[in-house]
Amino acid sequence: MTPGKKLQGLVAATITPMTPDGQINPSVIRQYVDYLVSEQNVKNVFVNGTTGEGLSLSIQERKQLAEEWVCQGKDKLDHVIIHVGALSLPECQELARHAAAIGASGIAVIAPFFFKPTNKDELIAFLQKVASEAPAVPFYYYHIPPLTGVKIRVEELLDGIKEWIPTFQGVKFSDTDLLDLAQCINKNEREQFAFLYGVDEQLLSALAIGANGAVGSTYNYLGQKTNLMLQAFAKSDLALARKYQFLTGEFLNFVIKLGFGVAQTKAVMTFVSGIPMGPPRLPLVDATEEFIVEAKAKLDSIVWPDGD
Ligand SMILES: CC(=O)N[C@@H]([C@@H](O)[C@H](O)[C@H](O)CO)[C@@H](O)CC(=O)C(=O)O
Repeated sequence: MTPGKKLQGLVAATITPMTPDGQINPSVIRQYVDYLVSEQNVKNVFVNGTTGEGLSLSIQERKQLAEEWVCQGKDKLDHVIIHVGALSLPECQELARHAAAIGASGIAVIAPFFFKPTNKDELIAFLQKVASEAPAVPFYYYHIPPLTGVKIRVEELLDGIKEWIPTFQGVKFSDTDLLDLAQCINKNEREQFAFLYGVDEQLLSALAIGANGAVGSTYNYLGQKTNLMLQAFAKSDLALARKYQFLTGEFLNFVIKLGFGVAQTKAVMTFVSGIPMGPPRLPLVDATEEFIVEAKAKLDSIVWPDGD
């Protein structure tokens, strides 16, 4: 891992591999890291988040996975960010201390979503109590209102946040409210925060308003194609960047109509990478055979601008 390097570019929201009987399967993480680096050119990971079913895992499982990702990522990955959010503050704090102790490059926290913070001050108070348990580790707020139901605008949250959380480093912004994201970027130019977008099918729009990178599930298997989109965007070749965005969008639009979530992501990653990701954990249920056949056929039918 590369300490001090700013987090930018693509970050794979990692899947949690499971055995057919539903236990976590850290034994394939070494192969998974090598696959991301060599086949997808993705060198940053976000562990135990939504795609990783972090909130469906026990604290012990989350620690074990975090340890494996940090260990296998050493000298191969640039950043291993561990999501330590949970409903209970002491659990978040325990996970934050653990992430610091094992040498994670950052921690991220989701808003608690059963008893929800109702305003910025309550949310900051919660985040601050977690961040202060890992005082030397960069801290990211994980904003995902479609799942948490916590709709406090990030623009508001960021106002003066460094006074409360000196380690504050950026936001994983998994929402479609690009006005909020744009205001965050515009008002915090001097802060050097990282703004990482989390709705993969509209990443190009977020790049246009200044996002530094992206965290998402599709970078596990479409990382290389999305990297080509980032390169085209960096060279101001908008026509080419759009082609990549339209094609990843075409795939996602297709699978979303079939019913697409973490279970289906696990199935797609399994057939693309050949690494067995296993079933999801209840209440999620396995993708159907029909989904797998149709999703594979769709992905195979796409002709990418690089000729692949
Ligand atoms: C709701 C959801 O799962 N969103 C994904 C996206 O990557 C999403 O899978 C993608 O945009 C396809 O819709 C990420 O924002 C989640 C994520 O980064 C995570 O697993 O922590």
